[in-house]
Amino acid sequence: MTGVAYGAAFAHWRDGCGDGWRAYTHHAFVEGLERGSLPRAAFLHYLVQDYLFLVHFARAWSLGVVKAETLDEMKTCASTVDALVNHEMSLHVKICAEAGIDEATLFAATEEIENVAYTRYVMDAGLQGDFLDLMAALAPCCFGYGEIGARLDGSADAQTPYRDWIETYADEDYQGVMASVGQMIDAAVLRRLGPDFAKSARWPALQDRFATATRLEVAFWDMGLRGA
Ligand SMILES: Cc1ncc(CO)c(N)n1
Repeated sequence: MTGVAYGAAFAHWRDGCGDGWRAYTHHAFVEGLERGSLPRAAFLHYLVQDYLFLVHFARAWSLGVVKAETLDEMKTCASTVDALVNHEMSLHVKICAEAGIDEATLFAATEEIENVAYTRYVMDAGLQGDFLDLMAALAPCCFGYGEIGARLDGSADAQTPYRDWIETYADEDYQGVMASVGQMIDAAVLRRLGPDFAKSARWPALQDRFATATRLEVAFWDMGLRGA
């Protein structure tokens, strides 16, 4: 566990995942980024898939605007869509361009099944359920990369070629968006479930959504390691 705090709901969900959270945030792929030992081909394979992931992830955050009940929820969801499509994806476009992969090729790439499973699971959580179901499924992506970025910023090998990736997530812009997402989710949980939210009848189902999305993150790293 790191010192990054993204709110009370997240802390409950993370601790309710048991070893699953560590399997995600300390995955061999993450260690490869940290030490610089990750093969470039595996990184690029992951990055192309992650570009496609972010396209669908932005769609899911846009569904948050649709399912929101307050203007504050709408604002946070809209800012997150902006951060994804106008900022985070620039990293993918830049690194892939340097490797000779242009953006049209990225957009048209074939999705790996782990990518399809994850992104459509999140979208379905939001379509079938309400705003909280959607947030529980979106939370591991946001806060996991936030934790990884913050940790690796201090621990990564000075020689790692993945410094630009690490900095994207350690950056105060990304961390700032994640802090506001954490506050918004806490307020959304309080509004719908009350202060004893973790004892509410709905909590186990939300915990299950978070745990499933966390397992899908592990599968996404596995897919990256497997390579093209
Ligand atoms: C698979 C995955 N999870 C989370 C993030 C963070 O946005 C990302 N870029 N990719």
